[in-house]
Amino acid sequence: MLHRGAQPTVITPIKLAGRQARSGGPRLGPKPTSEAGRGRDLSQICWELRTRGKFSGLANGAGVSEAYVTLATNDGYAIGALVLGHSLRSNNTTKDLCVMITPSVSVAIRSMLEGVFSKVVVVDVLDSGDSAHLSLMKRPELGVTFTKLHCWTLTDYSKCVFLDADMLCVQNPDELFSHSELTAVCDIGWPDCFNSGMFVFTPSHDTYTRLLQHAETSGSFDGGDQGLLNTFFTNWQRVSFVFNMVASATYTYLPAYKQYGGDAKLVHFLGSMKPWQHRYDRNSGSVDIPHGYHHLAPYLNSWWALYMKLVQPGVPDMEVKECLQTVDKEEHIEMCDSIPVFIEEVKAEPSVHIPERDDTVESEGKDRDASMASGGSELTTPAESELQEVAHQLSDLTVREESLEEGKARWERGEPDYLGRDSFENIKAYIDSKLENGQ
Ligand SMILES: O=c1ccn([C@@H]2O[C@H](COP(=O)(O)OP(=O)(O)O[C@H]3O[C@H](CO)[C@@H](O)[C@H](O)[C@H]3O)[C@@H](O)[C@H]2O)c(=O)[nH]1
Ligand SMILES: [Mn+2]
Repeated sequence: MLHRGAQPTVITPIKLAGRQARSGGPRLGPKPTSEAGRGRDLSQICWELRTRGKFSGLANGAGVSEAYVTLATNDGYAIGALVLGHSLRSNNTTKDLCVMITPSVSVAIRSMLEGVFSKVVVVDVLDSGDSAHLSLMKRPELGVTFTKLHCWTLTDYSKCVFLDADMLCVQNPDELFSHSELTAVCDIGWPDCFNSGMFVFTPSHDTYTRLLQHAETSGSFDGGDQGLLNTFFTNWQRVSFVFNMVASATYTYLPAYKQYGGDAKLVHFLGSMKPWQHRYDRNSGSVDIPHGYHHLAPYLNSWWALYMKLVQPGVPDMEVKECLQTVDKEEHIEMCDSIPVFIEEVKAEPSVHIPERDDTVESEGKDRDASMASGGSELTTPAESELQEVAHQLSDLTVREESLEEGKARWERGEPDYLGRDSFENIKAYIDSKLENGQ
């Protein structure tokens, strides 16, 4: 990625999905490879994407636009971003969703990202003329770090919350936007530092430039963005751990998890093993939890449940599936040995809430026209219909009364209901009750 020489690669928009192209509106050109494309800056491109995108914060009439921003430099992290985006929408966020990607993300996955995110912005740190490139030449190890820093150039937004692509939203975290730059959560390794998986920031070209200068002069003490950002934003403000709950921490301090874990809003799969790298058994609907990862089981299962319902159906049969591991029942799956008992004493409540979609936002797009032209309902676009269908399936899962015996038998048949009675909330409630009883 860092060895393309002096190619005039710039931050470029991706081609919009066919729906927008068919709508008759002006089309964005292809990725600029000539001089013509070099003059366009990111804010201009974002403006174009916003005014033509499917979702738009401005369309809500707020006058200002706030967004969650994430980053993916390959298909694995892009799958993470898709699940994150769905989990935010499922929890009824009122904010825009923006994802920054690099050209190495496959075209098929880009198109899926367009279905979930208001803006898909292609960034390339190899821009031959800008300061990021100059700094990179001196400090090539900061490549991905610089890609993350591009979020400060999203100046169409008045305020943003950056989220790592390896995070999952389990409750609405929109209150984060009442905080100012830089707000974050303590790192679990060195709590004087903040963890850079989630931070509230204000896009600004000036801040971006100063960050690059800081990177060049001071570098990053850990080689990544966290080490850089912590020495730049020394007066950061702390918010609760529930806004960046590192999943592994639940294991190290179980009583605190018992006390506060139910308030978690954003779960972070920090570390080398990401959710999409775990093995998943399609038949049993459970994740193969490796030794040492059992405490992550409820979150991994929630992540995979969301992935299987809302993302996997759209993933094409292509190389991207290599970054996901699914297995058939015949293969040996080592289950978390304590999970099957959770089927007892659980309440039926979904862990994933499919929102009523905001018609005001949707009406900005031309999807409605396409839907009506094809005989669809006046009030639903194809995407909305799809979501409503999923919502129905989910509600079917949860309204059905099931006896304890039936639930147990279903589990033993290898058919856990991770979106219903075997959901994360219910599993956690079970853990809580056991802890309360001192078991
Ligand atoms: O090849 C990569 C690597 C990272 N990312 C993006 O950068 C984020 C950070 O990387 P990640 O693998 O999630 O790092 P963590 O395991 O979370 O480790 C910590 O250390 C990183 C480097 O300082 C910080 O970026 C993280 O926020 C911090 O939690 C990811 O979520 C992605 O959004 C990519 O797109 N491609
Ligand atoms: Mn992370």
